[in-house]
Amino acid sequence: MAEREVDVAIIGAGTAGMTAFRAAREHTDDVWLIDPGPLGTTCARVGCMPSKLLIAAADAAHHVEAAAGFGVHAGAPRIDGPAVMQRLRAERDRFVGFVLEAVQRWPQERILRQRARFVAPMTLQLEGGERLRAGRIVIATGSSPIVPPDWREALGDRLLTSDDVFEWTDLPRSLAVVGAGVIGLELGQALSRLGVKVRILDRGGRPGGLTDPRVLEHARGLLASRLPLALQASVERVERDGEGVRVCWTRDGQAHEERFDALLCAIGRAPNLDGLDLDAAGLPRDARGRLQASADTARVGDSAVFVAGDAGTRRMLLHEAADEGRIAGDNAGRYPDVRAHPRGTGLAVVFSDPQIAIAGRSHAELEADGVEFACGALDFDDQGRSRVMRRNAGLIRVYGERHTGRFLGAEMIAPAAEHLAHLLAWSVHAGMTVQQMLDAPFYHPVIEEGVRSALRELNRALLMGPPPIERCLDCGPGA
Ligand SMILES: Cc1cc2nc3c(=O)[nH]c(=O)nc-3n(C[C@H](O)[C@H](O)[C@H](O)COP(=O)(O)OP(=O)(O)OC[C@H]3O[C@@H](n4cnc5c(N)ncnc54)[C@H](O)[C@@H]3O)c2cc1C
Ligand SMILES: NC(=O)c1ccc[n+]([C@@H]2O[C@H](COP(=O)([O-])OP(=O)(O)OC[C@H]3O[C@@H](n4cnc5c(N)ncnc54)[C@H](O)[C@@H]3O)[C@@H](O)[C@H]2O)c1
Repeated sequence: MAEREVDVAIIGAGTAGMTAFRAAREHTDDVWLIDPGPLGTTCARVGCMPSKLLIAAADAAHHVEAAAGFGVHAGAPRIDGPAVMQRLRAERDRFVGFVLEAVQRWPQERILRQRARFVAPMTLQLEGGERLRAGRIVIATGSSPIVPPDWREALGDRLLTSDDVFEWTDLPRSLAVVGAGVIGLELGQALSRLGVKVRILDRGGRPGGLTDPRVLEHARGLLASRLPLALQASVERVERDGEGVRVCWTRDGQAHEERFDALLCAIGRAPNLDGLDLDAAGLPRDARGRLQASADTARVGDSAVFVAGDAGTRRMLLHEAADEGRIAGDNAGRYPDVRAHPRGTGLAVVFSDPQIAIAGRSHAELEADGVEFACGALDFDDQGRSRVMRRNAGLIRVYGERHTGRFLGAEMIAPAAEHLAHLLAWSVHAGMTVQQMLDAPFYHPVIEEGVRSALRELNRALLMGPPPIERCLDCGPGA
C-alpha cells in the first residue's frame, strides 16, 4: 500500500482547515489539505451567508408590513417564493465562488479530494487507498446537524435540516421547526415573515443561548409575542401523514397535534468525528467522545494533533473557526515549538428580530467563575432613537467587576444588537473600565445612548458613579 510521509496533514477544507493550511505553510511547504468536497465551506454554502440572505428577504417583507405603523401604506406584501429562493441561491453561489477561487490559487497537488480516517496514531487512510504518515495533523472536519434516528426513520425526506433549506426552489406552505436555538430562531422567524406557517418548538427555555435570567425572561415574552414559539414543549411523536408530517407535542400538561409540510430539525450540531476512527488515533477524549484541545494552542493533550473549528468543543462560530484554524495551523507548522495564542473576547449574535447577543463574558460564565460583579440594565421600551424607528423593544444588561470597575460583558435582546455587541466586546477586549466607556463620546440621538444609560446604572451599582439622573437631558429625550 502506498504510504507518503508528510510534514502536516489537515483534515477538512472548511474555514478552519483553510486558515490552518495558510498558517502552516508559513513554516513548511509540505502541508496537505484533505477534503472530499464539495469545497466552499459550511459558512458560505449552508451556514452564515445563505441564512442571512433568507433573513434579508424576510426583513424586506416585514418592513413593508411595518410601514403602516408610520402611516405609510404599501398594502400586504406578495411573497414570490421562487424569486426569494432564486436570489438566495444566486448570491450564495457567488459567495461560494469566492472561496473556491481562493482554493484554486493554492498548489493543487497539495489538495487531496478524499475522505480521511485514522488507521494508527499519526497515520491516515485516504479513500483512494493511499496512506499518509504525518508529522502533525490538524482535525478541522466541522459539524453536522443532530437528527434523532427514529425521526429520520419516521419522516424520511420530510425531515429537513439547515443543509436542505437553501436548496429549495420555492417556499413550503408550513413547517414545524424543532429547536429554538440560533438556527431555529433565525430560520423559523425568517420563514414565518415570508408567509410560511411556522411553529417553533423547544424543550428548553433558553432561546438563542441567553443565560442572564432577566434578559431571558424579557426575551421569552418578546419572542413569543412576535413568533409562533412554544418553549418547554416536548415533542412526543412525529409521523408521516401523506405528503406531510404530523407532530405531536405536550406543553404544560396539554397535548397538541398539528400537520405541516415538513419538519426542520434544529436541535443542535455535533462535531464530525464519527468517520475519523479516532480509536485508532490514540487520542484522549472526553466522556462524550469529543476531542479536548487546549484553547490557546489548539493541541490535543501532548500529541502532535491539533483541533480547530466546529470539530472542537468551543463555540461553533465562524470567527472562532478562523481563529482556531490559524492557531492550529501555526502550531502544526512550527511543532514542536508550540506557542500559546491569547483567545479573542467572546462575541455571539443571533440574527433574530430583535437580535440577541452576548458580548464578553456571559452572566452564566461570570457566575460559574465566581467573579464579583454588578449589573446595570436598560429597557429599550422608552429609548429615544429606538422609539423614533418603532424598534423600541428589548433589554440589555451590562456587567462590571466590583473593586476594579472593569467592564466584563453584556447580554441583550435589543435593536441593532449586532452593533452594540461589537462596541461592548471591543471595550472588554481593550480592558476598559465602565468609567472609561462613559467618558467616550456618544452621539445623539442613537441607540448607543441606551447602552450609556445601562453603563451609568452599572457604575452606580459598582459604587463608582453618581445615581443616574432620571430622564437626563444629555441622554437625549427618552434615552
Ligand atoms: C445555518 C447556519 C448558520 C450559521 N450562521 C452563522 C453566523 O451567522 N455567524 C457565525 O459566526 N457562524 C454561523 N454559523 C456557524 C459557522 O458556519 C461554523 O461555525 C463554521 O462554518 C465552521 O467552520 P469549520 O471550518 O469548522 O467547518 P466546515 O466549514 O464545515 O468545514 C469542515 C470540512 O471538513 C470536511 N470533512 C469532514 N469530514 C472529513 C473527513 N473525514 N475527511 C476529510 N474531510 C472531511 C467537510 O467536507 C468540510 O469541508 C452557522 C452555521 C449554520 C449551520
Ligand atoms: N448567528 C450565528 O452566529 C449562528 C447561526 C446559526 C448557527 N450557529 C451555530 O450553530 C450552532 C448550532 O445551532 P442550533 O440552533 O442547531 O443549536 P443550539 O444548540 O443553538 O440550539 C438547539 C436548541 O434545540 C433545543 N433542543 C434540543 N433537543 C431538542 C428536542 N429533542 N426537542 C426540542 N428542542 C430540542 C435546545 O433546547 C436548544 O434550544 C450554534 O450553537 C451556533 O454556534 C450560529
